[in-house]
Amino acid sequence: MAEGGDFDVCLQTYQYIYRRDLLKGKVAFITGGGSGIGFRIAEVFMRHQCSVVIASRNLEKVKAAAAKLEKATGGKCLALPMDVRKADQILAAVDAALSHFNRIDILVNNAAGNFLCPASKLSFNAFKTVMEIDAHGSFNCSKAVFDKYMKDHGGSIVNITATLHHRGVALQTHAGSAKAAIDAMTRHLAVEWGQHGIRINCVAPGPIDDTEGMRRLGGAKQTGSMEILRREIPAGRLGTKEDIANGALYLVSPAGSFVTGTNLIVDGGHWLTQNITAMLGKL
Ligand SMILES: CC/C=C\C/C=C\C/C=C\C/C=C\C/C=C\C/C=C\C=C\C(=O)SCCNC(=O)CCNC(=O)[C@H](O)C(C)(C)COP(=O)(O)OP(=O)(O)OC[C@H]1O[C@@H](n2cnc3c(N)ncnc32)[C@H](O)[C@@H]1OP(=O)(O)O
Ligand SMILES: NC(=O)C1=CN([C@@H]2O[C@H](COP(=O)(O)OP(=O)(O)OC[C@H]3O[C@@H](n4cnc5c(N)ncnc54)[C@H](OP(=O)(O)O)[C@@H]3O)[C@@H](O)[C@H]2O)C=CC1
Repeated sequence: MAEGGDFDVCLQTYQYIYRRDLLKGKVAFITGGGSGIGFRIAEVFMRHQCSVVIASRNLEKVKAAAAKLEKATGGKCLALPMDVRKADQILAAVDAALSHFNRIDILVNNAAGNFLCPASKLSFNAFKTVMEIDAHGSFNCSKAVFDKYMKDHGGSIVNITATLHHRGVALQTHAGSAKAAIDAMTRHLAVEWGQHGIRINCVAPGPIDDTEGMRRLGGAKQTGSMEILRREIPAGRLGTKEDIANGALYLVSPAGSFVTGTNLIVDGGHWLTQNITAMLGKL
């Protein structure tokens, strides 16, 4: 595994719901596609015959991830360096993707930054950093792909948000605020860009097992918080990366062709019951 990479083994089995050539001929650009949820979205899209671009800061990591994805799926995956906080890098990556594949039908704004921190200890720069990665990054990538391709060809954009801001969660003011901004941006862009044949939606994951994001809650595991989380989820289990990838797949597929400006919550009903503020307050 490349240094810093946390992509896991590719799925040994995948339960196909849609036909296998669902995304044949399409190209998807996935930010932060070298690990966690983004990696699984790339894999599931490639298993449906989509060509994929994965882009993040750590080129060595995305290159290793791309090689692994190509081997597992037999599809095409291009790895590119890109920091979503840097406009010049976004524009260069979108240009490189278009030179390589000639099209970008799907954009998944998945890259994000997060950590646990009480608002009272959050520095101005810490809040700004998360807003820049999540909210500004999602807008800037959307705008670059719109200007350079989707404006004239249409397409589908999926923003990965979270359920944090639906009720409010301790230690997550920065992340919840950034995700709320993306949520609102999605509805505005759906209204403005519908005339270009572009649909734009969110997938909002609840707590997802076995990702860097959740591993950062290492202390929580020791205090039994994962079990508390599981008990709060009406579906009786933590979400998986496949759950989120399948949500994204639905939205970009013809099955989602009349869906735009929505926020698809994929959390087993967790946000309806969540009471993790007390749990996080103990960390
Ligand atoms: C991680 C939290 C997970 C779960 C949240 C909690 C509860 C879960 C349970 C239920 C909630 C209900 C539903 C939602 C379920 C789950 C969670 C939701 C969202 C999960 C999101 C993610 O997992 S996002 C992906 C996570 N992955 C990453 O963050 C990888 C990328 N991250 C980074 O690159 C860094 O962490 C970074 C974001 C800090 C950016 O790095 P860099 O550009 O190098 O910035 P720095 O210079 O290091 O820092 C900038 C300023 O930020 C301050 N900072 C950094 N780290 C911390 C910290 N740990 N605490 C406080 N402040 C921090 C730093 O000091 C800088 O500020 P200065 O003022 O000092 O300049
Ligand atoms: N895990 C969970 O339980 C939940 C996750 N989510 C959301 O799901 C998405 C994926 O999270 P998850 O898979 O857990 O996290 P990971 O940390 O595994 O993935 C985040 C990815 O974003 C990339 N990234 C971070 N900063 C930047 C940047 N400035 N520019 C470009 N790429 C960047 C990272 O790569 P690199 O370091 O190479 O840049 C990494 O591959 C995020 O939007 C997250 O908020 C939402 C709710 C719950």
